[in-house]
Parts: sequence; structure tokens; C-alpha cells
Amino acid sequence: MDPNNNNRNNMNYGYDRNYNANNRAYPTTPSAFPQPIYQTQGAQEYVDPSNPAYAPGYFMPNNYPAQQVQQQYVQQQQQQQQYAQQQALQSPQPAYQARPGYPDGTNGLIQQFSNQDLNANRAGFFNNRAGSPAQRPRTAGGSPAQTQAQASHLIPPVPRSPRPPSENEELQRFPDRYSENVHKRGKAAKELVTVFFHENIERARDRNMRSAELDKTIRDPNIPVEKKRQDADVISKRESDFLRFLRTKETPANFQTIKIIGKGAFGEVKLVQRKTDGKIYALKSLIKTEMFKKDQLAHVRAERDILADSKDNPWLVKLHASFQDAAYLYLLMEFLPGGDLMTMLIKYEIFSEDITRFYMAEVVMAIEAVHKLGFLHRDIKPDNILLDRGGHVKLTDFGLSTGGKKTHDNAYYQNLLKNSTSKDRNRNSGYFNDAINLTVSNRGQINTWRKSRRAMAYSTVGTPDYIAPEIFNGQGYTYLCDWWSVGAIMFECLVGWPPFCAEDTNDTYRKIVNWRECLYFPDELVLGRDSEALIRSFLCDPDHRIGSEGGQHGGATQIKNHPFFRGVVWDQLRSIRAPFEPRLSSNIDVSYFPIDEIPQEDTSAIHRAQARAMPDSQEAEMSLPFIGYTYKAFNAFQTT
Ligand SMILES: Nc1ncnc2c1ncn2[C@@H]1O[C@H](COP(=O)(O)OP(=O)(O)OP(=O)(O)O)[C@@H](O)[C@H]1O
Repeated sequence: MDPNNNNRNNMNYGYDRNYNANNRAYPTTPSAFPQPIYQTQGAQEYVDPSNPAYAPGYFMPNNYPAQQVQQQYVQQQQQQQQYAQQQALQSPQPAYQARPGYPDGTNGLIQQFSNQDLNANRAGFFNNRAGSPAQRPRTAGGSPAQTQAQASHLIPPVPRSPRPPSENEELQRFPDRYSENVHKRGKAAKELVTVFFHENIERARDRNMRSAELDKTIRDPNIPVEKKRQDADVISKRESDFLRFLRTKETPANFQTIKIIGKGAFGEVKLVQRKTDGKIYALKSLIKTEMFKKDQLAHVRAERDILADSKDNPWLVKLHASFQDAAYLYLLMEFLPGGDLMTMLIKYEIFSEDITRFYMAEVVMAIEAVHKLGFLHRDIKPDNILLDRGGHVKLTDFGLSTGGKKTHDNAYYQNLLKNSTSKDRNRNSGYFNDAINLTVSNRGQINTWRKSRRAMAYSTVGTPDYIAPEIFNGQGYTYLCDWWSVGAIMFECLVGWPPFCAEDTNDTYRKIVNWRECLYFPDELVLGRDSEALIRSFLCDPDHRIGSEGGQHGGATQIKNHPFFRGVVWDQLRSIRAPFEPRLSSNIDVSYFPIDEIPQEDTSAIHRAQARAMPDSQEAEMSLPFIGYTYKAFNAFQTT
């Protein structure tokens, strides 16, 4: 019999005969084996209760007497057993050996042979069996589908020859035999495979979409041939550049640090230059152990996910790649040289209504984009509103987009509020007085607040000044919390300080929760009627808050229609001249960043040493949540 013949004659042993695990070949020319039974003319169901191999559902042909079938089967089984014994004698080495370097017997994360391999072989097997319609034997069943269904019953379920269980099977069947570390690594391997396939499918989908776009251009009779050729050249170059980019490994060593331009709660942001091509980026690094300790895992994942999803959205900072090493997670972003709104507010203290309108209109557009992507930002504050080289707004820092930060945990705040209320009672001082005292006449207090403003931005707790009350009081919150933050920022732009600011963050929390009593517009400043009305419609109960009409995807329309924004041409905002355009001397100009206030020393060696010193088991645990963090954007290499 020809072993390469894919017809069903040589396919009845339950697995791919050419399969070879640990060099133990299974028979490829089992001429000694009896011919299997597949003649199905006039098939009828045959049930022999004494033989489990002939279970109900097994079809046997009419022209085979039951006894003959059974004899053949028994004979076949005996021959198989003999063969297996012979094989075992010829290859005395154990079927399964621990590989050097893996004394725990796991043989590393990636299995030499796994269920998946087997399933793949099985799939191949069944596909081969089906063959082309012409190859398939005719049966009484009629349609090819029926034939196939019947055929699978025709082959007696012959017990398989003994084969070594895969390590994965062993791990699942006898979990107690393996250490916790092995289990963690097993999980990590599974996650890796899932992410790998998911990413590849996504990339293939994106590539198909790009190809369909090109197809459309090429078929368009109105586009000149030369233009079509140019487009095709550009796209093919981009595709091959992207494939090359995918093959390169991003590491921090690929970049030269120019300056540290920002500090956050869990890491820093550097202006960097890629060594190979001189391109400029902002590289945000987050310390893994800190993320772990402070329950920030959901936080980092959310940030990476939203930035990866947003692709070319003009209102969100562009993410070129995310990668990691043992100590850090990295986000490689476009560098926005205009600095942030916090730095602008510290410098100018107050904006005119026109300038405020421009920034608030752009912030509304940016938040609308985030909401349309299905996220809530939850941490809208001037520090996260960045300005590009044209002075237009882009949002960054999506760390709280879908939750995770301890400081947004309701229990944390309830606890905090409980403590501070009792402290307050002891002190016998009412916070209502604080609010009233905080006017322009009380410049000292405001100056203290202003001085500590940047320090607060760098602290782990962060500033609570812009956070909506519903986030604190544990009654649940929606996308409307982002619109509250816009109200608080707008107040600060026009008044000079945020509406609930205090020297002590606990006091700020209390004021926000008691916003009805604490929202105070200083008499000394005369705000336009529409400005004050809009601020009040942002800083109110979520049920009445502006932006609630139309839901998460349409709420921005209600805001855009407010009289304060009369005259704003929303769809042309990004193309008008911004009120403040950064004047840059080069593409690495950092004059809009408070470089002097940011410590510039490199502390990465400390964190890397800590990561190296980590015990194996901890390292396995640490790696698990960060699997799938790595990302590369299609247009990453097109930056300046
Ligand atoms: N892409 C960028 N281009 C230019 N500057 C940036 C960029 N990203 C961040 N920065 C600067 O770094 C600062 C901190 O960035 P970011 O808020 O993302 O860090 P963080 O660690 O998440 O901070 P937080 O403690 O607020 O969560 C920003 O306020 C901004 O000044």
C-alpha cells in the first residue's frame, strides 16, 4: 500500500501515521495491518453491547457479517500491540526526558509537543480524509456532507498506540505534581500564544483593509495612471518598511536621551532620538514593580490599548510602539513640543475668554473622540492636555481610562473622607469658610497652591482638583465625569485657580463632594454670563450635567451648542491658527518644558538591578500581566 496515498485506506488509525514525537516513528507502511472496513454500500447500524468499540452509531456494511468484522478488529488490535512492544524494545530511551536546564521537568515554557500540535495533525488528517469530492467514495448516504459524517462512524475507534503524554497534558491532569512557578509559566505561555494569534489576525485584517483601499484607487477610472502608480509604490514601500519594523526589536538602547521632559507618578517621559535614523520621540517609561505594588496593571493596559486603538486620531497623542524589558514598560509616542496646559497656566495664570474658548473647544473635541472610541478618560487635567507644534491640543495619559488606579477606588476615598471629616470635627473648623476665604484677596493661599502644583503632578496621589464628585462617593459614574473635569479646567483658565483648590488634598476632596456649598465665583472677577453658565452646567449633578443628552457618543453635541461656543467652526478647529504657537528653534527644542524643575539624573540602573535580583517565581508572576503590552503601529516609521 502506498503510504503517501491520501485515500481513506491508510487513514484509519486515529492519528497521523507520519507523526513523529521524540523520534519515535509510527508505522508508515502497515501492510501487516488488516484492511480497514469502509465499504458502505447499504450501511446499517451495528451494535454489539459486548464490545465498546462498536458503540451505537457505528455503521457497518450489509455485506460484512458482524462476526467477521469483530474478528478483524481483534486481530488488528493484537497486531498493533505487538508492534508497539517491538518499538519499545528497539528504542529503550524513556519516551519523555527532562531537558537540561529544566530540572523541574517542564522543559521550558514552549512545549516540544503539545495538544495544539496534535490537533493540527488531526485537522490535517481529517482534511485529507475528506479529499476532493471526486476522491470521496460514494455511499448510500447521498450528499458529500452526509458521506463524511457517516464515514467517521465507519472506522472503528481503535485504541491508540501508547504515546508519551505532552507536558501540557501532564500539567493539566496532575496539577499537584508541579510547582506554582511552573503553573505561572504555563499560564504565561498560553497567554503568549493567544496574544500572538490575536495580533497576527489584527494585522492581517488591517493589511487587507489597506489593500482594499488601494484596489479602489486602482479601479477608479477618474484617477490618472501615474497617480495610481505612485500610490501603489508608496503603499508597497510602507508595507515592506512595516514588515521590517516588525522584525526589529525595540529596546531603550535604540534611543539616545536628550532630556527628561516630564515626571509622572510611576515613571518619566524623555525626549529621545533614535540612534539609527535620528527620528525624535517622547518615550514614557513606567516602573513595572511600582505598577504591580500600586495595583496599576489595568491602568497601564488601558493606556496602551486606547492609544493603540486610536491610531491616527488627531486629538490623541500618537503611539508609535509599546515595548518592555524586565524593569520597565515603554510607550514610544510622538513628541509634542508645545508643552502642556498646566505649564501654560502656571506661566500665564489666567486666559482671556477667547483663548479659553479655543482651548475648551479643542478639549471638547478631544474628549468626544475618546468617548467615541468607547473609553472614559477619567483623568482630564491641564497636565494631560498637550500642545503640538501648531499649538493645538492633544490628549495624553490614558492611564485611568478604564480603571485601576488606587486613588480612584471608592473605598479608598470613602475611607479618606471618613478620616478627614472626623479630623475636621476635632479641629472644629468648617470647610465652607475655606471656600469663602479662597478669593483673590487671599493671594497667599493661592500662591502656596500654585507653588505646590507641579510637585502634586509628580506625586503618586496626583492632584484631585479636576475629579468629579461621583467618582469619590461610590455611587457609580459614567462618561459624564470627563465633562465635570472640563468645567473645572475652564474655571481655572478664567479665574486663575481650580474651583475646589485647597492647600491640603483632603480639603479638596471634601470641597468637591460638597460642591453645592463650595462652588464659589469670586466677586472680584467678572465672568461673561455664558462662561459662568457653562461652568455651572459642567460642575453639577451628573443627571443635570451638560453632555448627558445624546449619551457617551453624542453628548458633546449638547456642549457644542452652548452659547459660550457660538461662532466656533468645529470641523475646522485644527486648521485655524492657535492663539499660542510655540516658537521652536529645532525639533529638539524643550523650552516649553520645565526642565530646570525636573531632576535629570538617570535612575534606570537601580530599577534594572532590582529586576535582575528578583527571584524566579516573582519574575514569572510579574511577567504575566504585561504579556501583550508590546505593540507597533503601522505608520510608526513615518514620523519626523
Ligand atoms: N508625547 C509627549 N510629548 C511631549 N511631552 C509629553 C508627552 N507625553 C507626556 N509629556 C510630558 O510629560 C508629562 C507627564 O506625562 P504623563 O501625564 O503621560 O505621565 P504620567 O506618569 O502618566 O503622569 P500621571 O502621574 O499624571 O499619571 C506631561 O504633563 C507632559 O508635560
